[in-house]
Amino acid sequence: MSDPLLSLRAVKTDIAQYHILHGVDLDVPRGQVTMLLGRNGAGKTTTLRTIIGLWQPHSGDILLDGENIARQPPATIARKGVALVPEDMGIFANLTVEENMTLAAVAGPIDQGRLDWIFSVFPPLRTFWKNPAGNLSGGQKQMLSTARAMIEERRLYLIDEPSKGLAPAIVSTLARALRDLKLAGATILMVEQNFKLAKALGDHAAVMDDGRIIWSGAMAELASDASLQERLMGLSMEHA
Ligand SMILES: Nc1ncnc2c1ncn2[C@@H]1O[C@H](COP(=O)(O)OP(=O)(O)OP(=O)(O)O)[C@@H](O)[C@H]1O
Repeated sequence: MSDPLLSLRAVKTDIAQYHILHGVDLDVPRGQVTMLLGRNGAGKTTTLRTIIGLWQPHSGDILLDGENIARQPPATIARKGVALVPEDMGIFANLTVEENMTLAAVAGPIDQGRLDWIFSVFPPLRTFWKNPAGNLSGGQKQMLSTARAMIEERRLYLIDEPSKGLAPAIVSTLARALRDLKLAGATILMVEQNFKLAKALGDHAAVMDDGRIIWSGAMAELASDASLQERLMGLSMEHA
């Protein structure tokens, strides 16, 4: 792969006494969407958290545009333009939607053009702008969490299972927003168990098992090969 934005080289992460990542090698090409797939417990969330510094790898390199960011604190990595949409959404329930968005805009005041774009893809955020985020529905909270990452142009978006537990109509709304982000040229590394969404958005796929990348290649290649899916993930994308 030519000149990836992000490269992980032999990244090993322990959580307490447990070895979770056993040497992750992963390239994330710039301006494209890479799907991180794999069985439950394979280490996908741990990989995203390690990239942004919430877990410190005990060895290996994480190169962002050639700079080694491994073992830097999360705030430093975030300031370099890496945003995480966490699995548990990570919004401030007692703050309004507006306050949540204002805090997410770390480079300065919110850009009105960007906010208008966000309102067009996530209309409930305009409706509930002055309301506490804790009062939003589950789907609206996911919209807010995603919008907090989108409020500024980031170098890299890390998105952890955005469709988890959401109704199909909300998943479609999220899919449209993420497609917009992709069309704007964003570099995205995304964990997603909803294979329809993964197939629709992904350019590349990397499959994890037991703390390692066991396959990487074009999403279209994985999506068209049921026996490969079965071998790598123990299930087929058509029937998941
Ligand atoms: N805080 C923690 N303490 C101990 N073990 C943990 C912790 N967080 C994750 N693990 C373990 O690390 C392994 C990888 O978890 P991780 O959440 O990265 O997997 P995943 O591929 O994202 O799975 P899922 O799809 O279930 O979220 C699992 O065995 C999990 O039990």
